[in-house]
Amino acid sequence: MKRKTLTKRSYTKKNRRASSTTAEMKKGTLITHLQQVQHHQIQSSSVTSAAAASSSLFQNVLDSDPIDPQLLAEDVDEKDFILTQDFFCTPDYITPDNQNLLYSFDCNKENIPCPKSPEKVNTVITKKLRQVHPLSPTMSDQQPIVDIGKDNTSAEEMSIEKPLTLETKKPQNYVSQSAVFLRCRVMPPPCMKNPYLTDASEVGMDPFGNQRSKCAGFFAAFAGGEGLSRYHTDFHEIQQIGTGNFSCVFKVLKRIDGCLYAVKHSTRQLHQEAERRKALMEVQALAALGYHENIVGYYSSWFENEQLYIQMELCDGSLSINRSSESITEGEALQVLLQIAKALKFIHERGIAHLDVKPDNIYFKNGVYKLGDFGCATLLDQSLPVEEGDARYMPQEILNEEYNYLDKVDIFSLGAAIYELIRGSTLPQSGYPFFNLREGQLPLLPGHSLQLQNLLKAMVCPDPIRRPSAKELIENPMFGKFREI
Ligand SMILES: Nc1ncnc2c1ncn2[C@@H]1O[C@H](COP(=O)(O)OP(=O)(O)OP(=O)(O)O)[C@@H](O)[C@H]1O
Ligand SMILES: [Mg+2]
Repeated sequence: MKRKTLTKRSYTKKNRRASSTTAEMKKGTLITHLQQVQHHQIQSSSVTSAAAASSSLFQNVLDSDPIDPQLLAEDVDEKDFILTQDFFCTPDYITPDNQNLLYSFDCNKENIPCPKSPEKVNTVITKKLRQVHPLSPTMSDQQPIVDIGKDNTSAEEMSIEKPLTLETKKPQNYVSQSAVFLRCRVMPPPCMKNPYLTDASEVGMDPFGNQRSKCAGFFAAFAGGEGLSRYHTDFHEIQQIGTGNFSCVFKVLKRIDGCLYAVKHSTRQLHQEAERRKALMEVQALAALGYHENIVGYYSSWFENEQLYIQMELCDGSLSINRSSESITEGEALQVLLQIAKALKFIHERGIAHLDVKPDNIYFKNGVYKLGDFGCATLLDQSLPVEEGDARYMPQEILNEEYNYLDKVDIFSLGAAIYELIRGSTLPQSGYPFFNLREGQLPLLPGHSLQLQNLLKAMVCPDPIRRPSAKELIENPMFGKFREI
C-alpha cells in the first residue's frame, strides 16, 4: 500500500511541475481535467476496475465524433453542463428519460461487464466526485482532484497526490461507465400509470402511488448483492405465477409503460456459452416468428446474473391438465384445436417446429388460446438440434429419432393434447396405453361427435405423412361455424 502511495506521489510531483510550466493551462484547464478524469479512472483501477477495463458507454459517442481539443476548450460550457448536470449535480433520482439514455447504448455490443461494485463503495465514490469534480462550475483551475482510491490515505492527502497530466491520450472514459450506472442505481424509476388502460385494477396493489412498494423489490435485489438489475429497474414484480423445470415466471408491471407482463427467467445460472446459446433458442424463435394472435407475445430478453430473462405477454392461465378440475366441452375443444392449428400453420410456414405442444403450453387470454413455451423450438429442415418435449405427447417417430416430418410431430402432439383435455385426465407415460396411442388407437370419447374423434384419430396416425397439416386442419368443415366471414 505504501509503495503504491509513493509511486503516486512522485508521479504527481512530476506532473505538477509540468502543469506549472505550461502557459496555456488556463485555457486548456478543462481539457486537462477531462484527461485527468480519464487518466484517474485508469489509475484508480482498484475501485473502478470494471469501468476502467471497459470503455465507457459514452466512449461510443466520443469515438464516433472525435473532439478537437481546441473546439472543446471553446465549447467547454456545453460539455461542462452535460457532465456536471447530468451525472453529478442532479438529484438522486432517475427519470424514465435517463433510463432511455442508458439503454440506448448497447452494452452487450461493447462486451462491457456489468459493474458489481458494492453499494457502499459506490456511494463514497459519488460523494467524492461530487465534491471536486473537475468540471464543476464552482471549481477553480487550481483545485486538485480527489483520488477515489481504496487505500487508507485520507481524502485530503490523496488530493495532493492526484496526478495532473498533459499526456495526450485517446479521450476515453471521461465519464466512467460506473458513473453512468451510479446515476441509475440509486432508485428505480417510478411506475407510470398508463392512461390508455381502462382497467388498471388488475395490478393488485398500488405501485403508482406508494413509493415504498415501488422500491422494495429493487433494494431487496441489491441487498442480495446482485448488482445493477435491469429486471428490477424496469419492472415492478407483483407475484410469481408459475414454475417450469428450469425457470420461474413472474407477473410484473413495467414501470415506464404501466402495463402488465410475464417475465420468465432461468432458475439456474447459465455459466457455459453453450448453455446460454441453447437457452437463447427460445427467444430467437419467438423473435423470428413475430406477432400472431395465437402465440404468446414476445417483447424482449436479456441476460442478468447469467440468467436469461424473457419478457412476454401476460396470459390469464394455461390449460394445464393438473390444474383444471374438469374436462372441456366439445365446443371449447374445437376452439382450442382451431386456434392452436392457426398458430402451428403460422410457425410451420416459417420453417419452425414447436416440438412441445401440450395443454401446459396452451395459454388463454380474454377467450383467445395461445401457444407458448418455445423452449424446444427447432427448424423443420433439421439444421438445428432436435430436443423433443414431453414424451407423453410425442409420436413414435420422434422416439425413434426420425426427424423428417417435424411439423407433423406438432400435429400428433396437438391431437394427443386435445384428446387429454376432453378426457379430463393425464395421458399415460408408459405401458400399453402409451404404446396404443402411438399406434393410433384412441379409446372412444363417449358423448362426443364421431367427426371430432375421427379428426383426432387422423392427427395421431402413426404415419406422419397421413396426418393432416395445420393448414388442412383449419380448412376442415368442422370449423366452418367458427370461421370469420
Ligand atoms: N406468458 C405467461 N403468462 C402467464 N403465465 C405464464 C406465462 N408463461 C409461463 N407462465 C406460467 O409459468 C409456468 C412455466 O412456464 P414455462 O412452461 O414457459 O416454463 P418452462 O421452464 O419452459 O417449463 P417446462 O419446461 O416445464 O415446460 C407455466 O406453466 C405457466 O403457469
Ligand atoms: Mg412449459
